[in-house]
Amino acid sequence: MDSILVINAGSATLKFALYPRCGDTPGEIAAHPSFAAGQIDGLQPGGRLRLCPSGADPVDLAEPADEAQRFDVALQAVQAHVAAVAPDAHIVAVAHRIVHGGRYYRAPTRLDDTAMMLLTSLTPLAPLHQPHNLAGVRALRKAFPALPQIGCFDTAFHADLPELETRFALPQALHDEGVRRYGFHGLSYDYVMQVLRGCSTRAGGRVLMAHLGSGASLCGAREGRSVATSMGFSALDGLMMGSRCGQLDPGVVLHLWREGWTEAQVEQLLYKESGLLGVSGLSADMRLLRRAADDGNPQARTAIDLFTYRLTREAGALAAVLGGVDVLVCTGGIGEHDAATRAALARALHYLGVELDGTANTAARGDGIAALHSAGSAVEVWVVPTDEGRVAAQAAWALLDTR
Ligand SMILES: Nc1ncnc2c1ncn2[C@@H]1O[C@H](COP(=O)(O)OP(=O)(O)O)[C@@H](O)[C@H]1O
Ligand SMILES: CC(=O)OP(=O)(O)O
Ligand SMILES: [Mg+2]
Repeated sequence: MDSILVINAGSATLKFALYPRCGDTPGEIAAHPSFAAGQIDGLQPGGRLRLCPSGADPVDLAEPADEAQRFDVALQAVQAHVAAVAPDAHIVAVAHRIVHGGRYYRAPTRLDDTAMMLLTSLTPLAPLHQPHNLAGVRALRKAFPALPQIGCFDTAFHADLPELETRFALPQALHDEGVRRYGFHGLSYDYVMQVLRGCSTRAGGRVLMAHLGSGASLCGAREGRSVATSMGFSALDGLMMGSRCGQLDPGVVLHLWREGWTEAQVEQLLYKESGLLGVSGLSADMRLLRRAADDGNPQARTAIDLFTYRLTREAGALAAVLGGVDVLVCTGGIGEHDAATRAALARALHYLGVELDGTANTAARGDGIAALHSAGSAVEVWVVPTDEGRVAAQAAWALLDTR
C-alpha cells in the first residue's frame, strides 16, 4: 500500500507515522487511520533513547558510543519498526513538519538543497525547533536518497493573515526585512478546521482555537482562515508554555543584557527555563503540576493559575479581533486531556456566552472529538485531538499528485 512517512523531529523526541493514500481529493481528511506510529524519546544529549510505539510497550535502544550518532540510532530504530509492523507498506515520500517557513514558503515544498539553505537561515527564529526539524530532514535524505522529502510548515496556515495582524510597531524597513508576525501550530489548526467543518454548522463563523501543548498558542479564524494568532515572529510570543515565557515586555531583555547576561543565556532562559517550569520551579508537565498543586505545592498552583490567567487574557484579545466567538476548540496535550484547564477557560469566557456541559467536559480525556457545550451555551465548545501528521501527509500527497 502506498504510504507517506511523516516525521516531526523535535529537540527531545522524533514522532513518526505512516499514512496511507488519503483518497482522491487533496485537502480532505480521509478516515484511514495512520499506522506504525510512535515516537523516539531521549534524543537530547544525555537522554535515554527509547522507541515508544503507539499502543505497545517502550523498548530501550542501544546508546551510541558517540553523542553525534543519536539521530542515526533513532532513525534506524524507526526504519526497523516500520519494516516489522508494516512490511507491506510502500513508502513513496517523507513529509516533515517544519515550524518556520519564514517569508520563503507559504505552501508545502520539496526539500532540495536550496530549500535546506533557506530554511537553515531561519534557525535563529525557532532555535528550539528548526535545527531539529532540519536534522531530521538531513538524516532522512541520507537514509532514503531516492525518496521525495517534503516540508510542511507551521507558518503556512497563517500566510494570509491580515496586514495589520502581521505588523509590529517597528520601522517599515524591519517589516520589509521579515521582522513580522508569522504564527505557528498551523498544521494543527488546519486539521482542527477540517474536523470542525465535518461536525459544526458554525465552522465558517468566528472560531477561536486553543492549541495547548508543550508549545501553546491561540488562533482566531473566520471563514476557516487564520485572521489572528498569539505566536509571532518566533515561537516565544503569546501564551505561557511548558518552558517558554510567552508574551514579555522587551524591556526585560534589555534589562538582562545590561545586567551582563549573554545572548545564549537569555535564549536559554526564555525558551527552556521559563513558563510552567520556570514559575513552578518543578516541571513543564501539566500532569505533574496538577498532582503537586493538589498536594498543596504553592508554586505549582501559581504556575497553573498564571497559565490560565494568560490564556484568558490572550483569548480576550483574539475574541476582540474576531468581534465575538461562535466556536471555541481545545486541542494539544493540555487542551485534549486537562478538563480543569478547559473548565477554567470556559468560566473566564462566560461573558462571551461560553457555557460548558460539566459532565461532557470531565468525560473528555483525549479519546476523540467531543462537543462540550451545554444546551444553552451561545458558543459551541469542542475538543479535537489534533493530528498534525495527517495534514502533512495530505499536503505531501497533493504535491506528489500535481507533479
Ligand atoms: N492527561 C493529561 N492531563 C494534563 N495534561 C496532560 C495530560 N496529557 C498530556 N498533558 C500535557 O500536555 C503537554 C504536552 O502536550 P503535547 O501536545 O503532547 O506536546 P508536544 O508539543 O510535545 O507534542 C504537557 O504539558 C503534558 O503535561
Ligand atoms: C511551534 C511550537 O511551539 O511547536 P511545539 O508545540 O511542537 O513545541
Ligand atoms: Mg506540539
